Amino acid sequence: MTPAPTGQDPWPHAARTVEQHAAAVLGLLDGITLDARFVPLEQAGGRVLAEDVVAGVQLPPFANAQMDGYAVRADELRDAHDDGEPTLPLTGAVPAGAAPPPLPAGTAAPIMTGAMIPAGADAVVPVEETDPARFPDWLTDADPQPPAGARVRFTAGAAATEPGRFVRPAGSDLARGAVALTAGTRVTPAAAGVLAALGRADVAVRRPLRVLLYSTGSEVVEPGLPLRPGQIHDANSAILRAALNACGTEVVTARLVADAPAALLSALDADVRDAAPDLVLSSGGISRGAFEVVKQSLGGRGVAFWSVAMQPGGPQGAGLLDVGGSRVPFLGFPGNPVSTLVSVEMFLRPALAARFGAPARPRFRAALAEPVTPLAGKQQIRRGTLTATAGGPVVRLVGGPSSHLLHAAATADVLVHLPVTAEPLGVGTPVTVTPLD
Ligand SMILES: Nc1nc2c(c(=O)[nH]1)N[C@H]1C(S)=C(S)[C@@H](COP(=O)(O)OP(=O)(O)OC[C@H]3O[C@@H](n4cnc5c(N)ncnc54)[C@H](O)[C@@H]3O)O[C@H]1N2
Ligand code: MOO
Repeated sequence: MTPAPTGQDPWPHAARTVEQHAAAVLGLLDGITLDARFVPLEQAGGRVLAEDVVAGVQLPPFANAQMDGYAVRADELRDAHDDGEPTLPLTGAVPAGAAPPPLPAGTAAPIMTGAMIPAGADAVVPVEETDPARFPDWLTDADPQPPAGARVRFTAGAAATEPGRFVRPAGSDLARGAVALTAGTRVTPAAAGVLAALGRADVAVRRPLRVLLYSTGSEVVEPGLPLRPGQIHDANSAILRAALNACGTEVVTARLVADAPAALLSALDADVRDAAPDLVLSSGGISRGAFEVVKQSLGGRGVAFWSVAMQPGGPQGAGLLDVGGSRVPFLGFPGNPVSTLVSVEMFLRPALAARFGAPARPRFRAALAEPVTPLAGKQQIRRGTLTATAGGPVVRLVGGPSSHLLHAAATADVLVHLPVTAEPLGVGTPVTVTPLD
């Protein structure tokens, strides 16, 4: 093991505000370019579009029925209502998927939801507004043709004869030639559906950001392996993997690194060469102990260490890491699991959202359910649960402020941003919250 630096700390922590560090993290990602590539639609979910998607067809592509019922000419039916409950003779049924012939004047065609409106028809009367309020049995025949003299009785009165009623016009969702989705948009479930509806089998997306992940500490052991006294299981890799996954990035390599600077440096040289990461992320080894592996090995390689005015997550490392002549953006999060979690949410996720289309978290105000005394000089980020009330959202803190309280954090659904003040905050004081997953 490389001996710890003695005497003055060669890599002292300079002070930064939360906003200053967030801006610096954002700046670190500036030089990263994610190339575009075509992927099959089924692999596009969560990716970010690299093209403006222009609608090659209108949506819906043709006017179609919004209800199971009868396609009619609205004016005809309205006129027929002068004589009480009118009846109209039936023509052949229109199932979804068929291209029907024009509707003969003075008739009604049984039509199913999604089926093309026959030329001439301009309204659909739901089957519930007819007598009997269900389709006749002959409709389920192999070739459903109305028996001679078959008619349908309309029971809902003239109000049910508006032209356009229960017709979904062609192009009412999206016009042909319109930009349906712009480059930079994340492919959400709805966006994937639009791409499919437009007939796109593949689409140009940005490749995911490649992340190299190190959990450091000689006490840290992979889950699944037994623990010797003094050891703990690695929670941070799981936290970071889950968060990175939700942000649409790809963890290219992840490893545990003991408190041995030489081991970290040789792993780094090999991993940067082999996995070509866009970003290196570590947890642990950055504070003021005697065995701070990240600080000791990367302090001379372009990484600076900061004391950010935030709790938890105060100690932070950041910089352009010099590995074999190339410069790779690096973030060193503190080892305490809640500090790692809060660091992701406060610094990494907002930067990934701003630069690479990761899902951003909203921030809004909620009233404190209990009194709390924040910290002077530091932004304290607590964990809480949110309840909707008639008077607006109310937040109750879970667990204490300490950064080892991971289980309590897992029961929370919001981060609570307390103001920087030593003044006690009373019940009902509005504070900013960020929803978690
Ligand atoms: N004298 C001082 N000591 C500490 C200070 C300080 O300002 N002066 N800051 C404290 C704060 S705040 C934090 S946060 C931690 C950050 O320390 P490190 O980033 O160096 O992290 P470690 O010392 O390696 O670990 C801290 C804590 O977290 C546990 N840990 C580490 N990795 C994992 C992991 N992958 N999974 C689960 N738990 C992990 C580790 O065992 C320690 O308990 O420093 C304070 N000290
Ligand atoms: O910043 Mo440390 O993360 O408070 O425990």
